[in-house]
Amino acid sequence: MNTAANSGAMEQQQHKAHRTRQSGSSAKKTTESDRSKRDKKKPNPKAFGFSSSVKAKRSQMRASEKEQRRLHIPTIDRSYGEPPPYVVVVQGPPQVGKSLLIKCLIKHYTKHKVPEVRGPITVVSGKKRRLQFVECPNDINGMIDCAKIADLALLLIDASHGFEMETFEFLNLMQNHGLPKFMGVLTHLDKFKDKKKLRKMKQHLKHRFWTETYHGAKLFKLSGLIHGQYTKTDICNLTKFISVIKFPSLHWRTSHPYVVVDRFEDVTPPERLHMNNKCERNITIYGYLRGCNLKKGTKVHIAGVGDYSLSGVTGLADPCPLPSAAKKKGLRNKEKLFYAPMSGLGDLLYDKDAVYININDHFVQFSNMDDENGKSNCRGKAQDFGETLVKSLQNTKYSIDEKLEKSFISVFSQKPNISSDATNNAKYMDDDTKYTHDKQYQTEEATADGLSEKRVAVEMDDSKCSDEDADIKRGEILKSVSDSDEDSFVERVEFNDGKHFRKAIFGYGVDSGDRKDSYEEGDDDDGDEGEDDDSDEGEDDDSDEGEDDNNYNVDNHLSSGTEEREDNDDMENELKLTKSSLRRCANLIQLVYGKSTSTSETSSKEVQDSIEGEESDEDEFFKPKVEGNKLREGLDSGIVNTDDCSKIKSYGDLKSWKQEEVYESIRDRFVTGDWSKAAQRNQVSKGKSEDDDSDDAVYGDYEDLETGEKKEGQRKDNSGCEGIENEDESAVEERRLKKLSLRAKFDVQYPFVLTNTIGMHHPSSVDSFAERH
Ligand SMILES: Nc1nc2c(ncn2[C@@H]2O[C@H](COP(=O)(O)OP(=O)(O)OP(=O)(O)O)[C@@H](O)[C@H]2O)c(=O)[nH]1
Repeated sequence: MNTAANSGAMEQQQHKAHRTRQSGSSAKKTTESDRSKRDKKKPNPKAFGFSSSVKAKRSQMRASEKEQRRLHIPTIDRSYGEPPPYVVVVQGPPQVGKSLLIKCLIKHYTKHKVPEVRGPITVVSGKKRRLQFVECPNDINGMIDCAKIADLALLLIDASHGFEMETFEFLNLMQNHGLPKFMGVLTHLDKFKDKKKLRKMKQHLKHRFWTETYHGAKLFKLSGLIHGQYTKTDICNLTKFISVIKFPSLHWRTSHPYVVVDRFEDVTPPERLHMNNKCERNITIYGYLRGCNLKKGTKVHIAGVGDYSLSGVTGLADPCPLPSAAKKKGLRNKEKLFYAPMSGLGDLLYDKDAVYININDHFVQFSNMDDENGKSNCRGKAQDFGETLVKSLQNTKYSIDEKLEKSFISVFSQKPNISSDATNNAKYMDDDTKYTHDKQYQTEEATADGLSEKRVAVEMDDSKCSDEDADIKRGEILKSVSDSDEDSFVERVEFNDGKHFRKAIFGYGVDSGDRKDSYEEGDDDDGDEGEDDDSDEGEDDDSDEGEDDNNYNVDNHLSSGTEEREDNDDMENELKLTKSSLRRCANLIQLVYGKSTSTSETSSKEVQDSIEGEESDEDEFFKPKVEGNKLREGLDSGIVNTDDCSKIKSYGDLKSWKQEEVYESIRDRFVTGDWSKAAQRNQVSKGKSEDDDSDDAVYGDYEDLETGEKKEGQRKDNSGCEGIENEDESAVEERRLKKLSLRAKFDVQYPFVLTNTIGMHHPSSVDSFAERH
């Protein structure tokens, strides 16, 4: 019974109907009944009527405005296929964070880190959108180029500095090129510690930006850095803003073809380059073609290079294609492509004429083995040549640049200290270049020679000059200078590797502590100066020491220069000057003729010895010797022909060749002259210069060689110059004729010998030679 009753109740029960769909595809599926219901339901006619005339006018105006806004000139869409990537230019003043923002955006889109931002970087940012990021250079030409190609410009503004000129310049340039879309991005907001100040600054910057652009222009804020990167939330929000921007097509751009080059290669045949390094090159440039079509032979302008004609255009496969039109939402990881050939991203790096393949370090690392281990591992096998090379590279401590910096050029294969000494001395002697700053020179001379007053003055001037020059050079980056006094504290802001260095500098660029130390060192050194004078040649040219010495010498003489000047008298200075000049002569001989020139070495030694002796003795004794003997010793040692010796000659002793007498005196010494007269004149002059022993010695030897047996007799004759002058003319004539006959006879026998002899010997010697035969 019960069951029957129950079944009857269930039959009567009515199920509640499903709610009708208001949206979605099923909502569109309307049934017949629904449609009839809707038709019956008529809108309330009073609901949309005008209650007031003002309201009616306003609504009409709005409607017409909307209609007007929709209307635009129809544009011809010449593009076909996939649209090229949109160019996003990141622009801003230096150090604002352009590279960092691009890196963070790339990281967000592709999950890859870009080591360095170079050239355009293309990424797939959505199903139907690709973006090409370009960092705008900070020069006007770069800004113009970027303003021409930008579809979107991110104007980075350093909030801690406020607006800078670059932003306004770029805005202006963009206005002149059709004003693409742009967005302001504030960075360095984390530098504001006070929240109130931060808010005020944001407001101020926003309104300033609006004044410059238009009311309501977007100004994005990057709150700060975490682990040296912009926060993920900031970057994510920024990418959302970028993704919704609609890029209007600018008329000029759509009607002109243009390519943003993301890679180029020099494809000039190597033989042509080998033949002529400056030949016309063939360059292949790669990039997405925008605007309209480009064909062969079109004249193109390459920004910053010039106008050229295209020799060919080829369509290539897209290096960064859009994802396939799958129905899936968002991008798969595989589809998150990027293309950055110039940034060295990925495993390939395209250079001008080469492609580099990056291989991770751990694949190519050679273990640095000890020699013993290496031997044991080799097990008799000869080491591969390439492997040895790589290992030798591993062992190098310093790079070539560093080595070059430390090295110095030695022209001759002599001891390094000799060459350096010579160069230093040469520098010292050259009056015109006496202000040349030479650390080695200062070191050696300061430690060994003792500082003469003249030299001290030179060094002081030198140091001052160099520091002042350096300051002038750094003028552009000198930000705050408290006082111009020497002792005042100077703050200098330096930019190095993109970082600010605030240096505290005292006086002439030397720390006060250093200076204090230097005084002490300087005193010690002064004490040593007199004790070992010879140590200069033995000591090494340690560059570090040189620098220290340089500093303390300068400072020392800045502080106690007057005292030293009192101590050193003029005599001592002259002696030291002479000493250095003579040593210079000796060293030059060593340089030119090598060690084999024993005479020069001995002479230089003698000179040094003599000077050391001189220093120990009283001053007066050496004063005349400096003037007189200096030259003579140079002559004796055979170094009169060296260039620098001419500088120490006393020019007063030289004959004036403008005087007729003087040049008449040598007229007969030439081939065209009368040699017999010259011989006589020579003898006369020899007789006159008899009183000078050294000259006599030189010419005496010469005569001995030529005259042979007549040496003594001639000497006797020569000793009395009057004897020759008073000689009977007939006897002379007779002798001359005799000589001529002898010469003619000799000519017949040995013509070639005589000509050679004429070239080699003095006329008088020819006569005597003829006599002998
Ligand atoms: N505190 C702070 N530092 C930032 C911010 N943005 C960038 N930096 C730092 O500023 C420095 C310069 O950043 P870059 O990305 O090299 O700047 P840039 O504009 O590319 O520099 P240039 O290419 O030389 O013009 C880096 O050390 C960044 O870490 C920021 O919002 N806050």
